[in-house]
Amino acid sequence: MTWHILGAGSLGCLWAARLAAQQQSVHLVLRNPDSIAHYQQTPGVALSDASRQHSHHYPVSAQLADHPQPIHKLLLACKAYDAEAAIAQVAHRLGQHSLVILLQNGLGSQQAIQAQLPTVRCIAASTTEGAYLAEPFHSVFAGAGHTWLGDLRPDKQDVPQELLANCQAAGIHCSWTPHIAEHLWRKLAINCAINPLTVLHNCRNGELLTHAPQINTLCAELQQLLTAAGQAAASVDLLQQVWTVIDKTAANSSSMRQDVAHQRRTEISYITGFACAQSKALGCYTPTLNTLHAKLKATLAARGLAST
Ligand SMILES: NC(=O)C1=CN([C@@H]2O[C@H](COP(=O)(O)OP(=O)(O)OC[C@H]3O[C@@H](n4cnc5c(N)ncnc54)[C@H](OP(=O)(O)O)[C@@H]3O)[C@@H](O)[C@H]2O)C=CC1
Ligand SMILES: CC(C)(CO)C(=O)C(=O)O
Repeated sequence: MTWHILGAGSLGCLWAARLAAQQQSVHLVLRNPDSIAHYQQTPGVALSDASRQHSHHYPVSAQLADHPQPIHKLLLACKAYDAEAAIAQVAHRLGQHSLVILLQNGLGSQQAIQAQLPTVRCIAASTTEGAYLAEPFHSVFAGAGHTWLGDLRPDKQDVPQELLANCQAAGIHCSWTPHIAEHLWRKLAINCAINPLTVLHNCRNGELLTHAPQINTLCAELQQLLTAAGQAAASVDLLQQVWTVIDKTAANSSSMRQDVAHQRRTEISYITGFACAQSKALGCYTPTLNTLHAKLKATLAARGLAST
Protein backbone atom coordinates (compact mmCIF):
# COMPACT_ATOMS: atom_id res chain seq x y z
CA MET A 1 0.00 0.00 0.00
CA THR A 2 1.02 3.50 -0.79
CA TRP A 3 1.11 6.53 1.53
CA HIS A 4 0.01 10.01 0.60
CA ILE A 5 1.15 12.84 2.85
CA LEU A 6 -0.81 16.06 2.68
CA GLY A 7 1.14 18.81 4.41
CA ALA A 8 4.86 18.71 3.63
CA GLY A 9 5.90 20.68 6.70
CA SER A 10 7.88 19.63 9.77
CA LEU A 11 5.96 16.50 10.68
CA GLY A 12 4.85 15.61 7.14
CA CYS A 13 8.47 15.54 5.94
CA LEU A 14 9.56 13.70 9.09
CA TRP A 15 7.05 10.93 8.35
CA ALA A 16 7.74 10.95 4.60
CA ALA A 17 11.48 10.51 5.11
CA ARG A 18 11.16 7.68 7.60
CA LEU A 19 8.61 5.78 5.49
CA ALA A 20 10.64 6.30 2.31
CA ALA A 21 13.81 5.16 4.10
CA GLN A 22 12.09 1.80 4.53
CA GLN A 23 11.19 1.65 0.83
CA GLN A 24 7.53 2.32 1.51
CA SER A 25 5.85 4.09 -1.38
CA VAL A 26 5.22 7.73 -0.44
CA HIS A 27 3.71 10.65 -2.37
CA LEU A 28 3.62 14.21 -1.08
CA VAL A 29 0.45 16.10 -1.93
CA LEU A 30 1.54 19.70 -2.44
CA ARG A 31 -0.46 22.87 -2.46
CA ASN A 32 0.01 24.14 -6.03
CA PRO A 33 2.17 23.85 -9.17
CA ASP A 34 4.66 26.37 -7.73
CA SER A 35 5.22 24.09 -4.72
CA ILE A 36 5.75 21.13 -7.05
CA ALA A 37 8.24 23.14 -9.12
CA HIS A 38 10.06 24.24 -5.94
CA TYR A 39 10.16 20.68 -4.64
CA GLN A 40 11.46 19.37 -7.95
CA GLN A 41 14.49 21.61 -7.61
CA THR A 42 15.46 19.80 -4.38
CA PRO A 43 17.03 16.33 -4.16
CA GLY A 44 13.88 15.18 -2.31
CA VAL A 45 12.69 15.24 1.28
CA ALA A 46 15.59 15.79 3.68
CA LEU A 47 15.78 14.60 7.26
CA SER A 48 18.41 15.62 9.80
CA ASP A 49 18.96 14.50 13.35
CA ALA A 50 18.69 17.03 16.18
CA SER A 51 22.39 17.91 16.01
CA ARG A 52 22.06 18.47 12.24
CA GLN A 53 25.30 16.52 11.81
CA HIS A 54 23.59 13.81 9.77
CA SER A 55 21.22 14.47 6.88
CA HIS A 56 19.76 12.22 4.22
CA HIS A 57 17.65 12.95 1.18
CA TYR A 58 14.82 10.70 0.08
CA PRO A 59 13.49 10.95 -3.49
CA VAL A 60 9.78 11.01 -2.64
CA SER A 61 7.40 11.85 -5.49
CA ALA A 62 5.05 14.86 -5.38
CA GLN A 63 1.62 15.46 -6.85
CA LEU A 64 -1.33 17.84 -6.60
CA ALA A 65 -4.61 17.20 -4.80
CA ASP A 66 -6.42 16.69 -8.12
CA HIS A 67 -4.15 13.81 -9.19
CA PRO A 68 -6.32 10.84 -10.30
CA GLN A 69 -4.60 8.18 -8.15
CA PRO A 70 -6.88 6.82 -5.38
CA ILE A 71 -5.63 7.37 -1.84
CA HIS A 72 -5.51 4.38 0.50
CA LYS A 73 -3.44 5.72 3.38
CA LEU A 74 -3.37 9.46 3.99
CA LEU A 75 -1.36 11.29 6.61
CA LEU A 76 -2.91 14.72 7.09
CA ALA A 77 0.00 16.73 8.44
CA CYS A 78 -1.15 20.33 8.15
CA LYS A 79 -2.09 22.73 10.94
CA ALA A 80 -5.51 22.31 12.55
CA TYR A 81 -6.88 25.49 10.92
CA ASP A 82 -6.00 24.16 7.44
CA ALA A 83 -7.21 20.60 7.99
CA GLU A 84 -10.83 20.79 6.82
CA ALA A 85 -10.02 22.69 3.63
CA ALA A 86 -7.06 20.42 2.88
CA ILE A 87 -9.00 17.19 3.25
CA ALA A 88 -11.85 18.56 1.13
CA GLN A 89 -9.39 18.83 -1.77
CA VAL A 90 -8.67 15.08 -1.75
CA ALA A 91 -11.99 13.75 -0.42
CA HIS A 92 -12.97 12.44 -3.87
CA ARG A 93 -9.83 10.27 -3.89
CA LEU A 94 -10.71 8.50 -0.64
CA GLY A 95 -12.81 5.33 -0.55
CA GLN A 96 -14.52 3.32 2.16
CA HIS A 97 -11.32 1.31 2.73
CA SER A 98 -9.07 4.35 3.00
CA LEU A 99 -7.39 5.25 6.26
CA VAL A 100 -6.69 8.84 7.23
CA ILE A 101 -4.33 9.73 10.06
CA LEU A 102 -5.00 13.15 11.57
CA LEU A 103 -1.85 14.61 13.14
CA GLN A 104 -3.39 17.92 14.22
CA ASN A 105 -2.82 19.31 17.68
CA GLY A 106 -5.73 20.40 19.85
CA LEU A 107 -9.30 19.27 19.32
CA GLY A 108 -12.14 20.16 17.00
CA SER A 109 -10.56 19.60 13.59
CA GLN A 110 -10.60 15.80 14.00
CA GLN A 111 -14.32 15.68 14.76
CA ALA A 112 -15.08 18.08 11.90
CA ILE A 113 -13.15 15.91 9.43
CA GLN A 114 -14.77 12.67 10.56
CA ALA A 115 -18.17 14.36 10.10
CA GLN A 116 -17.04 15.54 6.66
CA LEU A 117 -16.02 11.96 5.73
CA PRO A 118 -18.56 9.73 7.48
CA THR A 119 -17.65 6.58 5.50
CA VAL A 120 -13.86 6.96 5.77
CA ARG A 121 -11.92 5.75 8.77
CA CYS A 122 -10.21 8.69 10.42
CA ILE A 123 -7.56 7.90 13.01
CA ALA A 124 -6.65 10.67 15.41
CA ALA A 125 -3.03 10.98 16.53
CA SER A 126 -1.44 12.57 19.56
CA THR A 127 2.32 12.84 19.34
CA THR A 128 5.15 13.86 21.60
CA GLU A 129 7.63 13.89 18.70
CA GLY A 130 9.11 17.26 17.80
CA ALA A 131 10.38 18.51 14.46
CA TYR A 132 11.02 21.79 12.67
CA LEU A 133 11.84 22.79 9.12
CA ALA A 134 15.41 23.92 8.49
CA GLU A 135 14.27 24.92 4.99
CA PRO A 136 11.39 23.82 2.75
CA PHE A 137 11.13 20.01 2.60
CA HIS A 138 13.98 19.61 5.12
CA SER A 139 12.80 18.41 8.52
CA VAL A 140 14.96 18.34 11.62
CA PHE A 141 13.95 15.62 14.07
CA ALA A 142 14.34 17.73 17.20
CA GLY A 143 12.81 15.43 19.77
CA ALA A 144 12.07 11.71 19.84
CA GLY A 145 8.69 10.78 21.24
CA HIS A 146 5.70 8.53 20.96
CA THR A 147 2.59 8.76 18.82
CA TRP A 148 -0.73 7.46 20.09
CA LEU A 149 -3.25 6.51 17.44
CA GLY A 150 -6.93 5.80 17.94
CA ASP A 151 -10.44 6.16 16.64
CA LEU A 152 -12.55 8.86 18.31
CA ARG A 153 -15.69 6.77 17.69
CA PRO A 154 -16.13 4.37 20.63
CA ASP A 155 -17.82 1.74 18.42
CA LYS A 156 -14.97 1.61 15.86
CA GLN A 157 -12.08 0.12 17.74
CA ASP A 158 -10.73 -2.57 15.41
CA VAL A 159 -6.97 -2.14 15.29
CA PRO A 160 -5.49 -1.28 11.85
CA GLN A 161 -2.64 -3.78 12.25
CA GLU A 162 -1.06 -3.27 8.84
CA LEU A 163 -0.93 0.48 9.31
CA LEU A 164 0.73 0.11 12.71
CA ALA A 165 3.19 -2.44 11.31
CA ASN A 166 4.10 -0.04 8.46
CA CYS A 167 4.71 2.80 10.92
CA GLN A 168 6.70 0.67 13.32
CA ALA A 169 8.79 -0.77 10.45
CA ALA A 170 9.71 2.81 9.60
CA GLY A 171 10.90 3.45 13.16
CA ILE A 172 7.89 5.58 14.06
CA HIS A 173 7.24 4.80 17.71
CA CYS A 174 3.49 4.42 17.90
CA SER A 175 0.78 2.45 19.64
CA TRP A 176 -2.93 2.01 19.24
CA THR A 177 -5.11 3.22 22.07
CA PRO A 178 -8.83 2.86 22.61
CA HIS A 179 -8.51 6.06 24.69
CA ILE A 180 -7.30 8.57 22.10
CA ALA A 181 -9.82 11.17 23.29
CA GLU A 182 -8.26 11.01 26.75
CA HIS A 183 -4.76 11.60 25.26
CA LEU A 184 -5.98 14.52 23.15
CA TRP A 185 -7.92 16.14 25.98
CA ARG A 186 -5.00 15.82 28.41
CA LYS A 187 -2.62 17.38 25.90
CA LEU A 188 -5.18 20.10 25.19
CA ALA A 189 -5.49 20.90 28.90
CA ILE A 190 -1.69 21.03 29.31
CA ASN A 191 -1.42 23.28 26.25
CA CYS A 192 -4.21 25.53 27.63
CA ALA A 193 -2.39 25.86 30.95
CA ILE A 194 1.03 26.64 29.47
CA ASN A 195 1.02 28.02 25.94
CA PRO A 196 -1.22 31.13 26.22
CA LEU A 197 0.54 32.34 29.37
CA THR A 198 3.94 32.07 27.67
CA VAL A 199 2.57 34.35 24.95
CA LEU A 200 0.89 36.81 27.31
CA HIS A 201 3.94 37.05 29.58
CA ASN A 202 6.38 36.61 26.68
CA CYS A 203 8.37 34.06 28.63
CA ARG A 204 9.93 30.64 28.40
CA ASN A 205 8.03 27.76 29.93
CA GLY A 206 10.18 27.68 33.10
CA GLU A 207 9.47 31.34 33.85
CA LEU A 208 5.81 30.42 34.40
CA LEU A 209 6.86 29.52 37.96
CA THR A 210 6.24 33.17 38.81
CA HIS A 211 2.62 32.76 37.66
CA ALA A 212 1.88 29.70 39.80
CA PRO A 213 -1.41 30.98 41.32
CA GLN A 214 -2.88 31.62 37.85
CA ILE A 215 -1.78 28.18 36.61
CA ASN A 216 -3.20 26.48 39.67
CA THR A 217 -6.59 28.19 39.22
CA LEU A 218 -6.57 27.41 35.52
CA CYS A 219 -5.86 23.73 36.17
CA ALA A 220 -8.73 23.52 38.65
CA GLU A 221 -11.08 24.95 35.99
CA LEU A 222 -9.67 22.64 33.31
CA GLN A 223 -10.17 19.62 35.59
CA GLN A 224 -13.79 20.61 36.05
CA LEU A 225 -14.17 20.96 32.27
CA LEU A 226 -12.53 17.58 31.55
CA THR A 227 -14.84 15.88 33.99
CA ALA A 228 -17.93 17.56 32.51
CA ALA A 229 -16.77 16.48 29.05
CA GLY A 230 -16.66 12.84 30.16
CA GLN A 231 -12.85 12.88 30.31
CA ALA A 232 -12.34 12.51 34.05
CA ALA A 233 -9.39 10.16 33.46
CA ALA A 234 -7.58 12.93 31.59
CA SER A 235 -8.01 15.23 34.58
CA VAL A 236 -6.24 12.96 37.08
CA ASP A 237 -3.09 14.68 38.40
CA LEU A 238 -3.46 17.44 35.78
CA LEU A 239 -1.83 20.07 37.99
CA GLN A 240 1.11 17.83 38.74
CA GLN A 241 1.48 16.96 35.04
CA VAL A 242 1.45 20.61 34.05
CA TRP A 243 4.20 21.42 36.54
CA THR A 244 6.21 18.39 35.40
CA VAL A 245 5.98 19.57 31.76
CA ILE A 246 6.96 23.11 32.82
CA ASP A 247 9.93 21.73 34.70
CA LYS A 248 11.07 19.41 31.89
CA THR A 249 10.66 22.06 29.19
CA ALA A 250 11.79 25.01 31.35
CA ALA A 251 14.30 26.32 28.80
CA ASN A 252 11.89 25.98 25.83
CA SER A 253 9.60 28.45 24.16
CA SER A 254 6.14 26.94 23.76
CA SER A 255 4.99 26.23 20.20
CA MET A 256 2.43 29.06 20.48
CA ARG A 257 5.07 31.57 21.60
CA GLN A 258 7.29 30.45 18.72
CA ASP A 259 4.40 30.89 16.26
CA VAL A 260 3.80 34.42 17.55
CA ALA A 261 7.51 35.26 17.46
CA HIS A 262 7.63 34.18 13.80
CA GLN A 263 4.37 36.03 12.93
CA ARG A 264 2.71 32.68 12.15
CA ARG A 265 -0.93 31.95 12.71
CA THR A 266 -1.52 30.00 15.95
CA GLU A 267 -3.87 27.06 16.57
CA ILE A 268 -5.70 29.03 19.30
CA SER A 269 -9.18 28.04 18.05
CA TYR A 270 -8.35 24.37 18.54
CA ILE A 271 -6.78 24.87 21.99
CA THR A 272 -8.26 27.56 24.27
CA GLY A 273 -10.98 28.29 21.72
CA PHE A 274 -12.16 24.68 21.76
CA ALA A 275 -11.90 24.51 25.56
CA CYS A 276 -13.97 27.70 26.03
CA ALA A 277 -16.62 26.56 23.54
CA GLN A 278 -16.93 23.21 25.31
CA SER A 279 -17.06 24.92 28.69
CA LYS A 280 -19.94 27.10 27.53
CA ALA A 281 -21.80 24.17 25.93
CA LEU A 282 -21.42 22.09 29.10
CA GLY A 283 -22.35 24.91 31.47
CA CYS A 284 -19.00 24.95 33.27
CA TYR A 285 -17.76 27.94 35.27
CA THR A 286 -14.30 28.70 33.86
CA PRO A 287 -13.75 32.47 34.23
CA THR A 288 -9.93 32.28 34.29
CA LEU A 289 -9.85 30.19 31.11
CA ASN A 290 -12.34 32.49 29.36
CA THR A 291 -10.39 35.61 30.33
CA LEU A 292 -7.15 34.00 29.20
CA HIS A 293 -8.66 33.17 25.80
CA ALA A 294 -10.05 36.70 25.39
CA LYS A 295 -6.68 38.26 26.32
CA LEU A 296 -4.87 35.93 23.96
CA LYS A 297 -7.19 36.85 21.09
CA ALA A 298 -6.64 40.55 21.79
CA THR A 299 -2.85 40.09 21.93
CA LEU A 300 -2.83 38.21 18.62
CA ALA A 301 -5.06 40.81 16.98
CA ALA A 302 -2.80 43.60 18.24
CA ARG A 303 0.13 41.85 16.59
CA GLY A 304 -1.74 41.52 13.31
CA LEU A 305 -2.24 37.77 13.71
CA ALA A 306 -5.46 35.84 13.19
CA SER A 307 -7.33 35.48 16.46
CA THR A 308 -9.17 32.35 15.30
N1 LIG B 1 6.19 20.26 14.52
C1 LIG B 1 6.06 19.64 15.66
O1 LIG B 1 7.07 19.38 16.37
C2 LIG B 1 4.73 19.21 16.16
C3 LIG B 1 3.56 19.52 15.49
N2 LIG B 1 2.37 19.07 15.98
C4 LIG B 1 1.14 19.38 15.26
O2 LIG B 1 1.17 18.77 13.97
C5 LIG B 1 0.46 19.56 13.04
C6 LIG B 1 1.39 19.87 11.86
O3 LIG B 1 2.44 20.65 12.39
P1 LIG B 1 3.76 21.03 11.58
O4 LIG B 1 4.25 19.87 10.79
O5 LIG B 1 4.67 21.65 12.56
O6 LIG B 1 3.18 22.15 10.60
P2 LIG B 1 3.90 22.89 9.39
O7 LIG B 1 3.32 24.25 9.34
O8 LIG B 1 5.38 22.73 9.49
O9 LIG B 1 3.41 22.07 8.12
C7 LIG B 1 2.10 22.10 7.64
C8 LIG B 1 2.19 21.98 6.15
O10 LIG B 1 0.87 21.77 5.62
C9 LIG B 1 0.82 22.47 4.40
N3 LIG B 1 -0.57 22.64 3.96
C10 LIG B 1 -1.58 23.26 4.59
N4 LIG B 1 -2.71 23.21 3.84
C11 LIG B 1 -2.38 22.54 2.71
C12 LIG B 1 -3.10 22.19 1.54
N5 LIG B 1 -4.39 22.50 1.39
N6 LIG B 1 -2.46 21.51 0.57
C13 LIG B 1 -1.16 21.20 0.69
N7 LIG B 1 -0.41 21.51 1.77
C14 LIG B 1 -1.03 22.18 2.77
C15 LIG B 1 1.52 23.78 4.69
O11 LIG B 1 1.84 24.43 3.50
P3 LIG B 1 2.06 26.01 3.50
O12 LIG B 1 3.39 26.22 4.13
O13 LIG B 1 1.99 26.32 2.05
O14 LIG B 1 0.93 26.61 4.30
C16 LIG B 1 2.74 23.24 5.45
O15 LIG B 1 3.76 22.84 4.57
C17 LIG B 1 0.00 20.82 13.80
O16 LIG B 1 -1.31 20.67 14.25
C18 LIG B 1 0.96 20.86 14.98
O17 LIG B 1 0.43 21.52 16.13
C19 LIG B 1 2.26 18.32 17.11
C20 LIG B 1 3.38 17.99 17.81
C21 LIG B 1 4.70 18.43 17.42
C1 LIG C 1 4.89 23.50 25.98
C2 LIG C 1 4.29 22.19 25.65
C3 LIG C 1 5.25 21.07 25.94
C4 LIG C 1 3.11 22.06 26.59
O1 LIG C 1 2.20 23.05 26.39
C5 LIG C 1 3.79 22.05 24.24
O2 LIG C 1 3.22 21.03 23.89
C6 LIG C 1 3.88 23.13 23.23
O3 LIG C 1 4.82 23.91 23.25
O4 LIG C 1 2.99 23.18 22.37
